Amino acid sequence: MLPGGLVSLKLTVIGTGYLGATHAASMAELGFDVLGVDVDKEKIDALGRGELPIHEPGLPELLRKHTESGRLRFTTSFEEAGAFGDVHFIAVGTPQRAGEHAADMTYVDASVTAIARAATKDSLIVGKSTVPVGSARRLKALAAQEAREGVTIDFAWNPEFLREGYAVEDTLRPDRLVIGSDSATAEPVLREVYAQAISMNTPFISTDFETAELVKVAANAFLATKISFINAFSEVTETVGGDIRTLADAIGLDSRIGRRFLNAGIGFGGGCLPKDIRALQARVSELGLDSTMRFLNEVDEVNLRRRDRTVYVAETLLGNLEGKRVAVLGVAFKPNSDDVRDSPALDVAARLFNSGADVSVYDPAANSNAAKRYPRLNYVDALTDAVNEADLVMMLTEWSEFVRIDPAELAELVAHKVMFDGRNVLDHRTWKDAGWDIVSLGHKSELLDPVSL
Ligand SMILES: NC(=O)c1ccc[n+]([C@@H]2O[C@H](COP(=O)([O-])OP(=O)(O)OC[C@H]3O[C@@H](n4cnc5c(N)ncnc54)[C@H](O)[C@@H]3O)[C@@H](O)[C@H]2O)c1
Ligand SMILES: O=c1ccn([C@@H]2O[C@H](COP(=O)(O)OP(=O)(O)O[C@H]3O[C@H](CO)[C@@H](O)[C@H](O)[C@H]3O)[C@@H](O)[C@H]2O)c(=O)[nH]1
Repeated sequence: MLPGGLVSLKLTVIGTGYLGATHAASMAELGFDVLGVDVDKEKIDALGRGELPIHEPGLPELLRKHTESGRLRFTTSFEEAGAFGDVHFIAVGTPQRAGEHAADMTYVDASVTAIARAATKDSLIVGKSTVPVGSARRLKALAAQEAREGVTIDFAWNPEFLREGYAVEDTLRPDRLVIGSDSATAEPVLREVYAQAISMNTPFISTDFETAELVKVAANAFLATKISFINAFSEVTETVGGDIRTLADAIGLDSRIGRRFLNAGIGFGGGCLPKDIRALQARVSELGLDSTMRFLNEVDEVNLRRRDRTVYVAETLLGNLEGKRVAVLGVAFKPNSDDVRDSPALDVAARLFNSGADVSVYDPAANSNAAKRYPRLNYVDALTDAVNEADLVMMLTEWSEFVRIDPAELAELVAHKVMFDGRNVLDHRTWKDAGWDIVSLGHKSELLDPVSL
């Protein structure tokens, strides 16, 4: 039996990346003793010193507070984790498999195996990573098979819906909690873990494994579809005219549709939406349902076409990219994050560089991650350095620092006053009044040819 009483539960969080580091520090904030576990020793050493290796607003403060209080510790030792934890959260990566659409389950399988073998007391393993439907049932059997003699391992799936940039807020005050299990014992333990959110009337959905796994990928597939829906209309308004922002505002006023996730621009990226829609298609195909999620191919294609169109816009505005100075503002996949996984902005910057442009990049947090992927771009530490003598300025990630730019001040620094607003967040009237040519996706421009597909 697990010990009763809220703070007597000891938690481990296995995998301490964007999701795991947030979950570990947030659980410590709720009063639990937490042990973060990772195979990356450098990461564990940094976290143990209270240093966060990623950019996530609010998380450095929580990490420092609880490494200092002693409530939050980090280790690479599964033996230590197995002796310590009553509940083990699995938060390791499930990236796209190289050359395929399917999710790579290697890390999940390895971590479940390792903790099941190491557990020296009855405990509950709770999967949080995003996985193909059917994984939880398989992993539960794997954990039971690997457990030591006399040790019982319960199993639950508890998908995570946090957004980067709001990760702490989303963890402490989630929209909903979803728990999948097939035992009577897992749910009460997770009700104890999440007692604070439950006391704030957070909906708590207790269901089977398959529903819990599918809720997660369904949510991301819906969000991706919403973005590609508005971006498909961008292709139309770029051709016939019209204003994509007004269109989004107007349909968004229908409460059945809603305005959120209808921001047209260079499209979605990150470590979640792109790989999750591909993994979902791969999984349903494996299940013999080849046609069911075929529309997600289109969602993916519309999304990737926005990047092609952005490169085309730069080529057209500059005539020829060779030797032209392009200032790229923002390479993170979204603002308030240093994450460049599948970042549309970084992809575009690299393609312009490969076509001969002289690309200067400034991002408030993502320069160093971007430099690990594309070391040959010219990364600078200030916006003013990036735009110096630029022939074209491209705002590709809508950090507030960029949204607030004064076009008159910027005009003093550039060689040519040409702005590409990749996220449809700038006030075009103000920019035009300051003497700029400003172009964005979703608007017809006399400077560009219509979309042709
Ligand atoms: N990033 C998000 O916003 C977010 C939100 C919800 C769900 N998710 C899902 O959560 C999972 C993790 O995503 P992430 O963005 O945190 O990834 P990440 O790459 O930032 O972190 C994964 C961590 O797991 C560690 N790891 C790998 N193998 C391990 C093992 N055998 N034992 C212990 N640690 C191991 C890695 O070293 C890394 O630190 C993915 O399935 C993702 O789809 C992510
Ligand atoms: O109207 C919009 C909204 C978003 N985006 C882009 O879509 C991507 C994803 O944005 P967002 O969903 O806010 O970021 P993530 O942090 O990746 O969060 C998503 O992926 C996580 C991991 O699965 C989930 O937990 C979250 O609920 C889900 O929103 C980014 O590139 C955004 O720029 C748009 O282009 N237009």
